[in-house]
Amino acid sequence: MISKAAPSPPIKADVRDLSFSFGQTQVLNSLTLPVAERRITALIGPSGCGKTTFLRCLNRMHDLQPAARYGGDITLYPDKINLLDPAVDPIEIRMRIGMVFQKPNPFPKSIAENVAYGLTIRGIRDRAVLEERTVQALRDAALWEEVKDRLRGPATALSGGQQQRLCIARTLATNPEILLFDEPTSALDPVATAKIEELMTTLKQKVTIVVVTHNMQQAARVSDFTAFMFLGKLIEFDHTDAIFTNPSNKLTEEYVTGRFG
Ligand SMILES: Nc1ncnc2c1ncn2[C@@H]1O[C@H](COP(=O)(O)OP(=O)(O)OP(=O)(O)O)[C@@H](O)[C@H]1O
Repeated sequence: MISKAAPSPPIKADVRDLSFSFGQTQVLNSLTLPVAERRITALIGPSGCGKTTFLRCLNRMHDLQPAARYGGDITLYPDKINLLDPAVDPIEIRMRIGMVFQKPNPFPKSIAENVAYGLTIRGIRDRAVLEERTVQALRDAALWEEVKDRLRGPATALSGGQQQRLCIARTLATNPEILLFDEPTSALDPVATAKIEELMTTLKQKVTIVVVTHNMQQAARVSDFTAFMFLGKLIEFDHTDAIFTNPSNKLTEEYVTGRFG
C-alpha cells in the first residue's frame, strides 16, 4: 500500500507495477513508487525481502543473468525512457545510473586511475579534462584533502572509509543522474559511516539517491522518503518522518520499532 503522501519534488524515476523473477522464482511483486529527484529514498525491510533486487532493477544489473525477467515499467525523467525496455541499452543506463556497493571495491590501480576509469573507458583521452574531472569528483566525494598528495599511490592502501568514498568519486566522475547505494556503510566503522552519511546529504543537492540499508537510524537520519518492503512487496511508502513516527501499516510499525525482522 502507498500512503496519500506523494513527494512534492519532481519525480526522477517512476516505478510502476514492477515485478521481477529469476526463472520460476518471483522476487518482486508489483511495486509502484516514485523516486523523487534530488532526494534520498531509503529501501528498508527484513533480509531477503527484495531490496537489493529492486535496486539492481533500476540500472538493469540483472541483465547479466539469463533467467532474469522484468515486468512493469521504470520511467526515467525528464526523457521519459522506460529503463526496462529491452531496446534501451543497459550499458547506457549504467552510465546514467551509478552504483556503490556494500564492500568498497577499488580497482588495483592508483587513486587517480580509479576515479578516471569510467571516463577513459568512454574514450576521454584529454589529460586536462581527465585531471579536472578527477579532482572535481574527489572534491565532491569529500576525499580530495586526504588524497591530493598521493594521487599516484595505490587505491588499496586507503582505509575502508576512504576506499568507499573513492568508489563514490569513481561513480560521480561520469556525472550520473541517480546514485544507487547498496548498504554502503555496513562494512565501515561509526566514524567512516558518519562521513558517508554526511556526504550523501551533500550529494543530494546534485543527484538523486536510492539507498538500501539495514540500519533504521541511518534511514531515519539521511532519507527524505522511505519504502518498507516485505516478501517482495511494497508495504508502505511515505515521507521518512511518517514511516518512523506514524506508519499506516501494522507491519511497518512492527519493523521500525524492532519487533520483527
Ligand atoms: N540470482 C538469484 N537467483 C535466484 N534467486 C535470487 C537471486 N538473487 C537473489 N535471489 C533471491 O531473491 C530474494 C531477495 O533477495 P535480495 O538480495 O534482493 O533481498 P534483500 O532484501 O536485499 O536481502 P538482504 O537484506 O539480506 O540483503 C531472496 O529470496 C534471494 O534468495
